[in-house]
Order: sequence, then C-alpha cells, then structure tokens
Amino acid sequence: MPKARKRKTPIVAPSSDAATSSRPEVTRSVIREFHVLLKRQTQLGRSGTKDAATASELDRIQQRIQELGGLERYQHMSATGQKDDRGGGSHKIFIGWMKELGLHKREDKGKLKMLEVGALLPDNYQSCSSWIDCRPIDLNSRHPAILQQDFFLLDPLTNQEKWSAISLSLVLNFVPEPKDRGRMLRMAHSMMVQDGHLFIALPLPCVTNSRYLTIEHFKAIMSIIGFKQLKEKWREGGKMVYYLYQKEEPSPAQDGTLFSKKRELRAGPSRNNFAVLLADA
Ligand SMILES: C[S@@+](CC[C@H](N)C(=O)[O-])C[C@H]1O[C@@H](n2cnc3c(N)ncnc32)[C@H](O)[C@@H]1O
Repeated sequence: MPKARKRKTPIVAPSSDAATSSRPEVTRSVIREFHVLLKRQTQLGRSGTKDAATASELDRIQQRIQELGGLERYQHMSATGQKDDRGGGSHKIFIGWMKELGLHKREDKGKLKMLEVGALLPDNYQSCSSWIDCRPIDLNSRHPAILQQDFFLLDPLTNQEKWSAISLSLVLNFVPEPKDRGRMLRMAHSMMVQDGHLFIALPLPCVTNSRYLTIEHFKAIMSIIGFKQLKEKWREGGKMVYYLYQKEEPSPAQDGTLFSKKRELRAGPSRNNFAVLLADA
C-alpha cells in the first residue's frame, strides 16, 4: 500500500474573502498559497506519475487555483496589491539606477533593448520610450501589448546577446523549482549583451530568512553565473530586496556542489525554503 501523503495545510482557509479582499495581508497570503499550489503542480507534472492519487491531487490543486480566482486573479493581486515597498513599482527603481549609470544618455548606441519578464502592465517603461525599447512578456498576457511568452521557451539562438537590459521583478520567486531559477538566471546571462544590466526584485525573506539562501550566497551564485553586483536596496523590516547586476565573465565555482544541492545555511523553525540551484557543470 502506498503511504498516504500528508496534505499541506492551506496557507489561507478556502473562503471567498481570500479571493476577493484587497487587504494587504490577505493579498500576501493568497500569493503565497498560489506559489505553494503552482510548485506542487509542477512537481506532480514532472514526476510523470499517472496514478489515481496523483490525478486527484492535481484536480484538487486546479480546483483550489480556480477558487482563488485563477492565474489572472493572482496577477491582478500582484498588479494592484503590490505597491511601493511591496514591489509593483519596482520599475521605478530600475529606471533610477539606469539613469545613475547614464544609460539614458547613450546617443551613439541607440535605444536600450530591454526584456521585461513577468510584465503585468504594458507601459511600465513608457516614460522612458525615448531611450528604452521595452519588450514586455508574460506567461499569461493581460494586455495585447504584452507578448504571451514563457521565458524558458525563448529561442536561445535568436536571443543570444540580444538584450541590453533584462528585468526579473518578482519572477524568480514565481518559478517553482530551484534548479529552474538557476537556469533562468543562466539564460538571462546568455541573452544579454556584454556589460548588459539585469534587474532582480525579490521578497526580502527569500534572502534574509531562507534555510538555503543568504545575501552572500546569492551574490556568490550570481558571480558564478557571470553577474557582478552593482547595486542592492533593502531595509531591515522591509518587504522587498532589489538588485542590479552587470554581465561579466562567469567566475569558476570552487566547489560546484555548494551551489547545485540544497545545504542548510540557516537553522531554525521559522525559515522558508526558497533556494536557487545551479545544475551540475
Ligand atoms: C508576481 S508577478 C510580478 C509582476 C511584476 N513584474 C512586478 O514586479 O510586480 C510574476 C509574473 O511573472 C510571470 N512569469 C513567471 N514565470 C514566467 C516565465 N517563465 N515566463 C514569463 N513570465 C513569467 C507570471 O506570469 C507573473 O505574471
């Protein structure tokens, strides 16, 4: 007899309030529950198991996603509920940093080609259209000007060294598997021009309260991939962390297993499990 799986306790109780409230704490709970559901859905899909128990768990997950309002509702909550220190307006930080670097004054080089991954709105960079040529994409486009496109399915050849800037704002934490997060960062690296800029926004606890990731460890991962950290913005007790990286040559890992397998870097009961892993070289 296969052992019965212990069901995870839902992060929020299934109530209509969860799907409709715009209170920040409810928004955060629902977004967290979406992450748990999508991660489990990916794990089950990848396992290739087709037995009745798996099928029924997948059905339950799908049903719960629908109860919460579907992926569209999740995106809407992200777009409307996450402001200022909760993400959402993070493009303003990226714009400010690019201006500090003088990227808005590169007359000789033409407009800066930017790929905005996970775009909820089509016009985040509209105010900079004189110097940024932005291509917004999303898994689930909410506007005709946003290309419905999975980043992982972008053609590696036609995108190789194509983009001067890539934005991954609250996207890495949306990707369910740690190895896929590492793969996303490596893909971004190969798609960027030499010296190109990568912007990353993450919920702060991903790096300050994870069992498997610290600020230093993330910096080391980025350096192995070939990204030099230029800027970092977060504050004690804040909700978000923002990073700006520049593409450079990858630095060789001293010990690849330090980055390809989960290792506990912080102990304690109230940690989260956010991790970024690199595939074995
Ligand atoms: C939390 S929202 C972030 C939205 C916005 N960038 C922000 O900072 O508020 C994450 C978005 O990333 C998108 N996304 C996740 N994985 C993706 C992928 N592989 N390709 C394209 N979009 C992706 C999701 O569809 C979702 O709309």
